[in-house]
Amino acid sequence: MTLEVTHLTGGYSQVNTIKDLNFTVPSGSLTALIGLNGSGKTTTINHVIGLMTAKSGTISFDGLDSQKEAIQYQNSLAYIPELPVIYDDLTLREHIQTTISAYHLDAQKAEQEAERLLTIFRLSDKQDWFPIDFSKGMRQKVMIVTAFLADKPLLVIDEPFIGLDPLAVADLIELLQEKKAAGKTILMSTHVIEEAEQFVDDFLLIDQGKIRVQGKLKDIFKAFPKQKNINEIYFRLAKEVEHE
Ligand SMILES: Nc1ncnc2c1ncn2[C@@H]1O[C@H](COP(=O)(O)OP(=O)(O)OP(=O)(O)O)[C@@H](O)[C@H]1O
Repeated sequence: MTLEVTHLTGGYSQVNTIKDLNFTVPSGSLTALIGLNGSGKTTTINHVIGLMTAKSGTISFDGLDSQKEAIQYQNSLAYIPELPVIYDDLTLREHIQTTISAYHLDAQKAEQEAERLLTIFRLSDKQDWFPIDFSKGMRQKVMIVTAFLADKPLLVIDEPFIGLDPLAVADLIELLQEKKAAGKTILMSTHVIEEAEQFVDDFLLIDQGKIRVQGKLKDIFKAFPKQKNINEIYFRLAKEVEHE
């Protein structure tokens, strides 16, 4: 089940924010969108989840066209947004229950899986809490747990590590590896790059809406031979923007 993005161009107004993006994410692998703030990572993700319509180009998953077969396409994916979207009037337990009924999951199996995920993220004793008492990291964990619970073949994740403590970062990395091993297709944007190397199959360095380099971290370093680390590469990209 492959995600295929072909000649994708799009944006918010007349201006094209992302330009002629081409990439594929095969089943059982994870592609990470990286790049400076404002480079176009979230915009790309918004097109992939169907929140924005492409000006040109196509997006498909497992042969389903994101426009022509929008309902089936969207039924194949689960999305974790950059900013958690949770319901103030629902407890954590009710968030889980809502996910189970919204996705028509097998209740017994899903409750067991929810228990496992909540234990991993150290939330199992907080199931009767309301969001007003959640920390930023806890809100993020609720989004992660509910998205993973939905158990869709395509996972689209916009910078999941923000606000997570180092234990939760390690737990999430382990879960992402588990999902890859289970054959899921994963597209993720992130600013966590050094740690990402251990579970990312393909990096897409986005620069001003275009793919600047695609490959392993070593391919990115090869493209910037004078820069010693990823920070230096980002400084160089920022300087190029200033000089344009
Ligand atoms: N709702 C919007 N309306 C108009 N322009 C937008 C909107 N959201 C983002 N943009 C613009 O689109 C460009 C790409 O933004 P995008 O959010 O895709 O960047 P990003 O790579 O995800 O950045 P970050 O690392 O800060 O999350 C930026 O120039 C930004 O100003």
